Amino acid sequence: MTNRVLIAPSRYVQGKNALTDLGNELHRIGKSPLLVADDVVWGIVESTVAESLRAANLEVARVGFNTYTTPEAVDELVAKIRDDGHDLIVGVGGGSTIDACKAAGHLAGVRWASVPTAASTDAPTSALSVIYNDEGEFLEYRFFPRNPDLVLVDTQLVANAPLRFLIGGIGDALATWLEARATERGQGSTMAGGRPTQSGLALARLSWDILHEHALAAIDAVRDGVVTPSVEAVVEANTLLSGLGFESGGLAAAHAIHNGLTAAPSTHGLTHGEKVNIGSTAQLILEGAPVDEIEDFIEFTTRIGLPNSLTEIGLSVDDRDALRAVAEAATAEGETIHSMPFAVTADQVVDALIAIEGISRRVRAERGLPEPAPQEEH
Ligand SMILES: NC(=O)c1ccc[n+]([C@@H]2O[C@H](COP(=O)([O-])OP(=O)(O)OC[C@H]3O[C@@H](n4cnc5c(N)ncnc54)[C@H](O)[C@@H]3O)[C@@H](O)[C@H]2O)c1
Ligand SMILES: [Zn+2]
Repeated sequence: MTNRVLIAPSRYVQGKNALTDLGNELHRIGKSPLLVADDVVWGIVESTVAESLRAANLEVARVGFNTYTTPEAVDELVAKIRDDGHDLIVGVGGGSTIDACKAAGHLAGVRWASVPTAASTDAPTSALSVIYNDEGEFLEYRFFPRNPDLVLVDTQLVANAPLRFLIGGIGDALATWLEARATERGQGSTMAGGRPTQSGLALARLSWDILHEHALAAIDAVRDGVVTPSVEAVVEANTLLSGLGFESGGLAAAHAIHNGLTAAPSTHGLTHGEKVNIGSTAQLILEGAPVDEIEDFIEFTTRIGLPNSLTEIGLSVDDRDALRAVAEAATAEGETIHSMPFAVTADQVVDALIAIEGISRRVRAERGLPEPAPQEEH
């Protein structure tokens, strides 16, 4: 029988204004950090980061970052680390920047740290990166022997970030329990390279429970840019619990369908977590989950502001060719959909994707929620 495996970052730090501690925290793991942040993020964090690093006697060296985590973007960072002699790379921003830094740190043989400035994904904690081409289509997962040495999240930054990022992170984190549960029911292994551990499953479940209790209240708070206990709970669920839960609990259909959706140009304006939520809704249908559970999931995610219909991702039930392309990509060899407790074909995925439209429309009508509308690009 395959071993059960749990992996985790070495140190997780979360709190309001935690960014002021970044210098001290980095000083524990490196002497010459390379910070990677795009211009938007750097504009927000530069003064705090610079002051904190200088107080810890660390130099402030920063490079920018563009849209996607491509092989070329990773290689450029590796060259920068080598040319300038850095011993640590620090991804400051969203999941794309952080993934590029993990991949570059691994290739360059230095340590890496994650400083998420939005609670938009569980990328900061994991020991893997998701690599895309220039068009934003999924290429591959890259796995590393270690998780980040440090994950530092400033909850005030998260509360100041556009609300859509927190909502995306909630979508990413809700999938965690659904996929871990499916992996445990089947024979699949996790991204950590073993069977799910009880701890991985429990953390995935805790993330789900926290979100059902606190997500709506956290959204209210972040709309006004304030940090409350609900915001703290949701940031931890989105970032740490979801990260540990997916890596050591298992990914299944939801993320495979997300990866398939990246092949559909109409979804490119959506966040990671929004696409994942389409995958979660389709997974529930695919696995024949109890109807109550499916309907409650649709109601809850609609209230959160996550898409759960084709209309919201720019597709319709008549887009058979596009849906087939998504389903073919989602069921490619090696995809996590094969961790489901039964064999899944592309036909089944097409049917599940078509089915989400009708059920989403009916549940919304029955429960007094607005009908699905195409989401605005961002
Ligand atoms: N490796 C993993 O385990 C893992 C897990 C989940 C997702 N991912 C990856 O993460 C990526 C998606 O990450 P994402 O959803 O964070 O998006 P992103 O990183 O692609 O984009 C984030 C955007 O938000 C902006 N931003 C960040 N913080 C901000 C702030 N405080 N205020 C204003 N703007 C801010 C950035 O400038 C950037 O434009 C995908 O590539 C996905 O595959 C990886
Ligand atoms: Zn994800």
